[in-house]
Amino acid sequence: MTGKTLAEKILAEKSGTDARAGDYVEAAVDVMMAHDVTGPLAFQTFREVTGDDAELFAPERTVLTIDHHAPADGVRAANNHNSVRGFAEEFGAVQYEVGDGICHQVLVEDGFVAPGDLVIGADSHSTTFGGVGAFGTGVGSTDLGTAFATGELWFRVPETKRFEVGGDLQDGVYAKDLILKFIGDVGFAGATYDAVEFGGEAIQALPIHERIVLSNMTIEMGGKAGLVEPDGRVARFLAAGNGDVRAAEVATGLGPDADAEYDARFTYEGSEIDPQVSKPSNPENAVPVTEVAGTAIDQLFVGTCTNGRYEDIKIVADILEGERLHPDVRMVVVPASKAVYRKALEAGVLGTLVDAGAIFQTAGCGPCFGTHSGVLGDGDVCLATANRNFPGREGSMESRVYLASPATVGASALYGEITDPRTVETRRYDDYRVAEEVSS
Ligand SMILES: CC(C)[C@H](C(=O)O)[C@@H](O)C(=O)O
Ligand code: SF4
Repeated sequence: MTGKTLAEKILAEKSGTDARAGDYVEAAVDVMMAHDVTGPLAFQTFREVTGDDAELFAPERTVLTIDHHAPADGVRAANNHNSVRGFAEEFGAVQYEVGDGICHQVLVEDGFVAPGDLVIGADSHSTTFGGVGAFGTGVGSTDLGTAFATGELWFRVPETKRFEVGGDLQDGVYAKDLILKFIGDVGFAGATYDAVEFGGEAIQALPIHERIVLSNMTIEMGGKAGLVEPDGRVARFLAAGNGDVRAAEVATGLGPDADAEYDARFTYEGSEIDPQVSKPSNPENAVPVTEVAGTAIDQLFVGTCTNGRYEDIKIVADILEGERLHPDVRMVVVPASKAVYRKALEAGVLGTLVDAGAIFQTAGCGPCFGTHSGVLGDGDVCLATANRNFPGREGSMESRVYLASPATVGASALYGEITDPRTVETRRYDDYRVAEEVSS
């Protein structure tokens, strides 16, 4: 018998079976998450399957956020918020409020997720949790509503595709560039229902906030989960900030077996990867930044569960320090969580950005999926640190969204056109201490 991939190991542990690719298993779920858009339908399913004796299987591991339309952008959103609040109160689920932040961010920050966990969320970017070595995956509201009651869900154990990056990355190249390149290479559906494993020297050298970017965008190649091999860095990250929620017992020994069977392997040399930009209107349209340099832009968007963390905002602020945005552009900055907001405030980053001409908004999803806080009009061109650029994603069907790293967005803000970040000074931030500052 050959060895196991990381995904097979986690699903084996959670299902108490051998769990090989292709097997169907019933697995115990560690954390269940829904938000203001997907929660209400999950609540309805939960009530239908439980009837009068309704009880959450694990209220302390059932987490609800209000982040997608936060603050409410209309009566419907406000009613959904109240539905989340009412459910949390009635059944004792953990609930986050408007302004606390994006579901994926707060779950990681507050230590709900550890290596080896199985996490399901009614949101497609629940693959994010692979950044700390968990099998995270998006599920529908009805699956989630059932799991709320049973603490279990069925899975087909996925095949695994492995991406390895050796050597060192160039200055100005970040995890965002790697994942855009991978998606560009395999295509938007290139890893459909596969687990994706990320490894190799250059990836193990990435700080946690960058590993999260790889896992977060795995869904943009169709991935079921996107796992970065957990190591001592994850252990230190969790030990620094999650004591309130869960003891920092971390499975640092968790990794794929050397003889694990992969569906495909892709290997890269870090120094050969250039900063990438995904052109409208699909994340798979990734090209080296040099191919689109000079493209005029109207709006810059810094935020989302992909690149709305403190370090991302700090990179942009460093580039804009003492400068002004190019007069032809506007910049919307939306921190991924309240902790990120506070850290940006305390570190002076918020002031730098406001002085440069940017606006800073309530922590949450912001204009990412086109409903509020900076949506685009007809003909607008946006360069965003986001994860999706489908037609109409950030507003008008006639707008166009390019995706890039925070460094590329910061450099482009200076010139009003897409700019290679290697032409300005950029830094890499290794620390990730926001978790200590979360008050909830
Ligand atoms: C609203 C929600 C269901 C959706 C998702 O699942 O991804 C959103 O977060 C998105 O990014 O498009
Ligand atoms: S920030 Fe964007 S991609 Fe992330 S959960 Fe919110 S809407 Fe979805």
